[in-house]
Amino acid sequence: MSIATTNPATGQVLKTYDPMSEEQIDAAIGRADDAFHQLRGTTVDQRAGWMYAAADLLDAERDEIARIMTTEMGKTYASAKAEVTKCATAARFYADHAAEFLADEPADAAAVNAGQAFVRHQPIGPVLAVMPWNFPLWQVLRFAAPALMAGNTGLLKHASNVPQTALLLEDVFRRAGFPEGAFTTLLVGSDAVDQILSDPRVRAATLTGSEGAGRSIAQIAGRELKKTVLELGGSDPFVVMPSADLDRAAEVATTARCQNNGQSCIAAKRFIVHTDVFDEFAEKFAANMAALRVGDPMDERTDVGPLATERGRDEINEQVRDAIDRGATVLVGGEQPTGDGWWYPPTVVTDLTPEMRMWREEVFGPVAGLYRVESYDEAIEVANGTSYGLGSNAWTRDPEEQRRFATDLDAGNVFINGMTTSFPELPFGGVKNSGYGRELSAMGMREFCNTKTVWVGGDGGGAIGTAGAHAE
Ligand SMILES: O=CCCCC(=O)O
Repeated sequence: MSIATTNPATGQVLKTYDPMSEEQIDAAIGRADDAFHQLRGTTVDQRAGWMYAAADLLDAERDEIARIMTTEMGKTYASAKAEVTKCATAARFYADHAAEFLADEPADAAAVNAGQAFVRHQPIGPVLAVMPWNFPLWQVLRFAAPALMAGNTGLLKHASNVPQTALLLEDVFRRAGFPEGAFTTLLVGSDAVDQILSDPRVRAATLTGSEGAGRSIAQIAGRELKKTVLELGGSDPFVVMPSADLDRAAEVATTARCQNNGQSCIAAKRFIVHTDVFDEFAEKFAANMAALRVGDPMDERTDVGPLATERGRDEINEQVRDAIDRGATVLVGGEQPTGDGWWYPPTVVTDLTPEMRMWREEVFGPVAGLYRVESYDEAIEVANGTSYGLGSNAWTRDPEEQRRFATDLDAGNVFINGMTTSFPELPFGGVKNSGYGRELSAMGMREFCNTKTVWVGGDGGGAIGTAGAHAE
């Protein structure tokens, strides 16, 4: 895939970029390594100053950044602006909390026959970030903010269809004051990832993307013995039980499915509804989906814009056609429009069976699968009956069921009576084929730190580590 900005609303190619040469990549890794040595000599307060400045730039330039994101991948302008604001908030969160997250943690010295013992969190070096186009700023920022605050440097290989967003983030960090090379966008195709990750100066990798991309990065990283964090796909369940507030559940279900034009790893995709409330929920949900306004993503009244890529649009059309051919029922939508741009209408499909692609595959567009179940146990069986385990949602006002869902749903995130989303304060990641490792919170920052045990014998010397005192 060439590196280009192509407007998904029209299919028009607006700007193309030449991929970097091997020599240019090598030089960029060298700058990231130099910047790492520089950053190690800075204090958390210095880095926080730059991170606050980056947050201020994001706020000040929000509308223009959002316009570029919408032009590159079709998300609505309103949601693009919200994404920029969320990035500024997360940047400030890490600037506020890095000293606390990186502080030495005292251990029980006597229990380990030491005069002193503690745990120190130190940066490891340049980290490669392979990121997707769906939240083109947020996915990168949630890696970059904790990484830079810890004293690591970032090398970004962004999706080939969002080069302008990738370059502007590099520019924001540079203008905010971070040293040259602290955060670099590499304009490269995925064929360059092996060279980059094999370079001894690159210490680790984080990837948000498809299961296939995750396997490929993990293979290279395994060969090179490098740490990875993988956030892959999801086929999130949205379970509705008889005690649920059905109006609210149907409203949130619509947002949960169609957010970001249906292209989110944590979008609810499989709606698993107890038979006692199935018909009522299905009617309300289908009505909400049918009422969504599809159109120009720059228009503030639009709910659903185009799909980001032609291939992505064709894929969901094929998944829906496959279900229909095998006997599924379409309640709303289901017809791919003709004309320019990569559009697909909000769609609800029911009567799904295991041999259909929609039953077992992630559907990355505004298409909901509706499943009828007879009991709590069957709801759990269908919800967990997927190779993925990223987010999950359960709707019930019964406290006992709430407790059981929190334990029984096999996913990295469980949201009860709400929609799965991410917060800087909470860890984010998955289980099973949705990946491993966690982003965000203190955990996300420490994924790319050396958690160093320091043990000092009891025969003299002063205290060298104190809780809260050290933050490199
Ligand atoms: O594709 C993954 C989407 C993550 C969105 C979020 O963090 O809210």
